[in-house]
Amino acid sequence: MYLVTRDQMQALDNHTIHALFVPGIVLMDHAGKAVADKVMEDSPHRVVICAGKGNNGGDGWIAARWCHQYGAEVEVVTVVPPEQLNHDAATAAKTAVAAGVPWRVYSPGDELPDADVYVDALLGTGTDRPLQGALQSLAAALNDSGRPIVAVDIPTGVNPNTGEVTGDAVRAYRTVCLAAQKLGTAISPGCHYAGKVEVVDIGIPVASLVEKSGKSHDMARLITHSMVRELLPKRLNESNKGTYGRLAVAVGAMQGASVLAGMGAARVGAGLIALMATDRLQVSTPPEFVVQVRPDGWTEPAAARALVMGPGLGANAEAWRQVLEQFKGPVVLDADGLQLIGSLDKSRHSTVVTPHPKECARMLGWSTDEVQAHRLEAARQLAVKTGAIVVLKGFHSLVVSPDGRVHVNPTGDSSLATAGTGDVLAGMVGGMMAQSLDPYAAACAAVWLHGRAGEMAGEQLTSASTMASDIVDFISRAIRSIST
Ligand SMILES: NC(=O)C1=CN([C@@H]2O[C@H](COP(=O)(O)OP(=O)(O)OC[C@H]3O[C@@H](n4cnc5c(N)ncnc54)[C@H](OP(=O)(O)O)[C@@H]3O)[C@@H](O)[C@H]2O)[C@@H](O)CC1
Ligand SMILES: [K+]
Repeated sequence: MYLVTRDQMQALDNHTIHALFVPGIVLMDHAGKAVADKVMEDSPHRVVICAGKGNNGGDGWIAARWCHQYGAEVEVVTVVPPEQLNHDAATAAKTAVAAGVPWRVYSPGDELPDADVYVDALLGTGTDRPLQGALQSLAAALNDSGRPIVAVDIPTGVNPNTGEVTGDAVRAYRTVCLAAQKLGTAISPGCHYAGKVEVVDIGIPVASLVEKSGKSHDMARLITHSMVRELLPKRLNESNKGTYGRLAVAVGAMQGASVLAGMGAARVGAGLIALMATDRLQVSTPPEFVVQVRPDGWTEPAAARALVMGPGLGANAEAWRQVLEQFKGPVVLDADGLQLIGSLDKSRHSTVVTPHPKECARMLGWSTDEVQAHRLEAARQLAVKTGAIVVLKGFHSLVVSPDGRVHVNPTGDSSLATAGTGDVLAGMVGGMMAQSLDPYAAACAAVWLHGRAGEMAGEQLTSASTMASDIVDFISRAIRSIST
């Protein structure tokens, strides 16, 4: 599913209006009605719609007219009087006023009239600077109201292109996105302000326009279960363990982490897991794993289609540099393995790195807070700097390639916030690559399944009790959930 930026949405709007001859006010009427339909689902008695000066405000005025028509008690709180609005927004307000919708102009510090639900139609994709004055005051009043807020297109104050929030922003429990989901509602922190996101059809044929434009590769996307179903390697009756590939996992000081990575790989279908160890393993290992111990250390890689290096490696990561340099297949680098990134030949290796925000910060020379405030920019910069596909972990993980592709993963919750889950993920990516999946696709499929397995484990065990080994156990259920 496409996630669109401001410019991309404006191009789609313009094409629909000027080349497909659908008037802007018609699109706005569809938008406002769709918002009203969503708002009325909870049967509110009184609805207050906060409207800005642009087309997002226009959507709000239309929604007000429809809520009024549906029998709700409605009032519009506007930052500019209707006579100062332009174009379609002016028409929208005129229809609402003519229908009998009461309105008032808001000044900073005014009290917000009471409501069962508020609608945030202050700013949409036109947002280009932090909130000030009346908008800032209204956003604060909405957040302080304690009542549910439905945002139109994007919560006011959230950057539509990046999800960044500089200063104040409206905290909605639900966001009705018009025609397509805005990228900023999918990426943290914006996704926390958006709440539940629903996309409504307002008559802009987004998918076909994007495909016809030949620019679909430029568009960011949400990873969906149907995408993952398509990507999952097919299991053939006529096959053997070699068909699904051998994955090598480097075993360091914390052996359990490497075993978790191997189990993640096995559960996504890798044919054989080979653990490259330097000591006898002190942790229990599935009997299916091949454990090769070389007490003098590894100087060359084990025979394998893909390699995972990092989980549990510990301080002695340097000892593995030579192995990495000699390995010719795709590699996953995680945790302490990330410091070996400089050994990879960008022209020879397909690499996926899976840093958490702190590791990403260290690699970029940023603070962790900076990474979390600018997640998309951080992931993009790291991808360019390393030449690797970056999986930036955290709520709504990002998958970003050096050539600019972006996927956002919607699965996963607090069940994953426990030791070892990152090791499982690194193994799952490696397990997919061992099955010859393209590394970018492997990263997308693995993060989605990992998040889904976490959610399912949390549902059954509670998120507090879920451990990384439970995530491993629930991978099969996550796979089954998309294959039926
Ligand atoms: N036909 C269409 O295209 C359709 C569009 N649709 C709807 O239109 C929305 C986009 O509308 P839009 O482009 O008018 O922008 P919008 O977000 O309303 O902002 C308005 C103006 O506010 C200003 N401003 C910006 N930041 C500010 C700030 N921090 N604080 C104060 N002011 C600020 C800035 O103007 P400036 O002050 O810079 O002159 C900006 O131009 C879209 O999200 C969707 O809801 C749908 O109806 C479908 C059909
Ligand atoms: K809005």
